[in-house]
Amino acid sequence: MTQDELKKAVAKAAIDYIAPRLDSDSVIGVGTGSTANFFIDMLAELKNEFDGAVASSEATAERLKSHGIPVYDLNSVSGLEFYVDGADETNERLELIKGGGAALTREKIVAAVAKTFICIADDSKMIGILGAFPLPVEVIPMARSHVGREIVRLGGDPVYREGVVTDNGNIIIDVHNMDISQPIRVEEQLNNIVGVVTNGLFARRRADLLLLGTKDGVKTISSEGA
Ligand SMILES: O=C(CO)[C@H](O)[C@H](O)COP(=O)(O)O
Repeated sequence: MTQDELKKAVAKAAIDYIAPRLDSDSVIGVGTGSTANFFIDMLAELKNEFDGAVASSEATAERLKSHGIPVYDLNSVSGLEFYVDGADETNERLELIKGGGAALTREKIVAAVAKTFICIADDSKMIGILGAFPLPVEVIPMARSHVGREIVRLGGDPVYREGVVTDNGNIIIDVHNMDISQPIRVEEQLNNIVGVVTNGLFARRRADLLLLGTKDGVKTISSEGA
């Protein structure tokens, strides 16, 4: 199976999971990236069975709207039953690295609001210790050098992501070679640097459910007990 086939399979599994749990008032949080895009395209077929969506990026909002799915401002909804999104890495505890598409801050906000965060990923994303994928950090532009120096102090190698401006008007620094054996600690240390908006570690708010695409089918892993 190709990686795209695995992504489609987990997108379909997410649709199958949420479909019987939706009603006409449901608003769904929707993530960003190629796996999330497969989910959005399939969600279009269900559009008469829920109210609308909150998007984690401008790109996702555009794609949802192109299918005729209403997109709401997060401040105008009373809650989100589900948030469905991909990841750049996951471990077995369903702690994630996200932000390869630079949408990490809005993704983290939408995930924080949702009752159930469903992560959809192919099994190339499953890893023992997070950090092979460089950890994205969203930074206020004027703090770029300061944040870079502080990241070095914490043991990471900061690399400025050239040419990328986030939907919030900020920059991304990707942190290479960081020891992320204690994800909650690293998430907090990076967020404590002045000038950091947030970082792409989803450890405090990890996924509740992981639908992992493998060549033997989609595995469902719950954070309960993990
Ligand atoms: O965090 C993200 C975007 O900021 C994506 O979820 C992550 O990059 C995975 O993308 P893809 O589904 O294309 O592999």
